[in-house]
Amino acid sequence: MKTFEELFAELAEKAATRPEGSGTVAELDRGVHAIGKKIVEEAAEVWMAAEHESGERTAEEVSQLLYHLQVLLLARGLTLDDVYAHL
Ligand SMILES: N=c1c2ncn([C@@H]3O[C@H](COP(=O)(O)OP(=O)(O)OP(=O)(O)O)[C@@H](O)[C@H]3O)c2ncn1[C@@H]1O[C@H](COP(=O)(O)O)[C@@H](O)[C@H]1O
Repeated sequence: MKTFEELFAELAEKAATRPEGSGTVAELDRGVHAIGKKIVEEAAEVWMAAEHESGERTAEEVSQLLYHLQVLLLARGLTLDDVYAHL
């Protein structure tokens, strides 16, 4: 288990060090357009899970959406504080 902030720190480290086999590095290399499409896909999966599946499945899909949102922030050179400034 990890927190939202811990995941972002982990992904930022992956982006900086580019370890072999990292899905995050591969996704960053695909670029903002591809990451954006993934976010839309994951958002739809969140919606479908919330409407038709269990709470656990919904939470799992939300976690995946949050992951891809964090990857998009990194692709744009943004930090969590940039987002928190608007909350
Ligand atoms: N939390 C996640 C996470 N959530 C979702 N995903 C990826 O996002 C995709 C979503 O899964 P789906 O089953 O919906 O997608 P899919 O259509 O079956 O898969 P694709 O064909 O799209 O790859 C998968 O490719 C997952 O690998 C994640 N990939 C990585 N993490 C965490 O990110 C950290 C760094 O990971 P690496 O960069 O791979 O080392 C680790 O702590 C991981 O646990």
